[in-house]
Amino acid sequence: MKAPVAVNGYGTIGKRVAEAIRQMPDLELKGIVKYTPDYSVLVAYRQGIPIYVPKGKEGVFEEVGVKPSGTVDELFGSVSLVVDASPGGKGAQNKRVYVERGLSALFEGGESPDVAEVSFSTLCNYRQALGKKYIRVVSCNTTALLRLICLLDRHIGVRKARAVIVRRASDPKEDKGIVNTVKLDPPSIPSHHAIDVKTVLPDLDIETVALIVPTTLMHVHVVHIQTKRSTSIDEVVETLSSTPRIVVLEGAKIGIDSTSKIVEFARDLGRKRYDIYENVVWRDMIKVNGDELTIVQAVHQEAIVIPENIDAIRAALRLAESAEETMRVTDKVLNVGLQR
Ligand SMILES: NC(=O)C1=CN([C@@H]2O[C@H](COP(=O)(O)OP(=O)(O)OC[C@H]3O[C@@H](n4cnc5c(N)ncnc54)[C@H](O)[C@@H]3O)[C@@H](O)[C@H]2O)C=CC1
Ligand SMILES: O=C(OP(=O)(O)O)[C@H](O)COP(=O)(O)O
Repeated sequence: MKAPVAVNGYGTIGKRVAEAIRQMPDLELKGIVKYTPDYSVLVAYRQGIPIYVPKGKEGVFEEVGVKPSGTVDELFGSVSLVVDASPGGKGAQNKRVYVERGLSALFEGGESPDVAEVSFSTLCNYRQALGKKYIRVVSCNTTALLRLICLLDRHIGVRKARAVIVRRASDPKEDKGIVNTVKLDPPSIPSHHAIDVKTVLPDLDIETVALIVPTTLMHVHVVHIQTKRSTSIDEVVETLSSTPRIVVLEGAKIGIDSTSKIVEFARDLGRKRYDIYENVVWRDMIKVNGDELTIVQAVHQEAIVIPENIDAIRAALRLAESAEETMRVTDKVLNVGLQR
């Protein structure tokens, strides 16, 4: 039997998580919650996704041609877990309902860490999340940093990490953002990313600085790591390539030297919405000097946390006992790492 799951908050992250759930052999998307009828609910309805709305709001949806499958109460009565992908801070408010109903819930990176029992990264602490009722999947930049750091730590050893995070200003669908400036985010050190990494790796020595630039496509990280022993570029590439969640691109050889070209590459490969689930590391931008390692990676903010959301559902519901077990399924179904 498939595990019944709902998605509450159908925006950038929620719609992608919902689509991924629908593809998984062990999960069933019972429905999504919508509060107001907009273009995204019309598309979801046409795709056959069951739409649940607050009691009394059915008529507003019917006016735009969407027949709800039932009320939010009915949906929550039929699932084991809710993925809460509402805007940052709203998940904590929604949690009251999940607690009252005894439902497990996933929260996203915009929530404060204390909303959940554990902050989650598949490659770092999958087992810690096993059977937990409330799990927070850390944000996009933190997910990418943690994948890199935990993998390098397991194979080579990480003494400390420093990162400059060049953040996209807004998502492509948004009509807001900066136009002609580079903004300190925040104007102090560390940015919230180091603090967030420490919710998963409390003992790590890490500092981060973040800047916002006028782009919507991807974030870019310049990461300096001191390893516990001397390493080499070949060993670093081999380590990073051991997971499909990180792709090492021979950028210079194939002419990919910008986020716009990565996006075009993903579009040419037929990735839906150009979603890039992987950390994209430039092979030519890896530099090693004894125990000093520099890596530059690009992060597609809209997509990178989707595999981790699926893994976190499996951890909460104990559908897979190890990171390897869940990743085998998630990565194959979502084609993470461009296996096919
Ligand atoms: N957009 C991004 O690049 C990433 C976002 N996140 C995190 O994911 C979460 C969701 O962010 P986005 O998908 O970008 O937001 P979004 O604004 O695109 O989508 C949020 C959706 O929730 C709905 N909503 C509003 N109030 C609600 C409530 N009280 N209960 C349920 N739904 C409600 C909105 O109508 C909207 O459809 C946040 O915690 C964010 O920090 C994490 C990684 C990347
Ligand atoms: O999780 C994200 O960024 P973060 O890792 O910098 O917190 C997403 O890109 C959301 O960022 P936003 O808070 O600018 O919408």
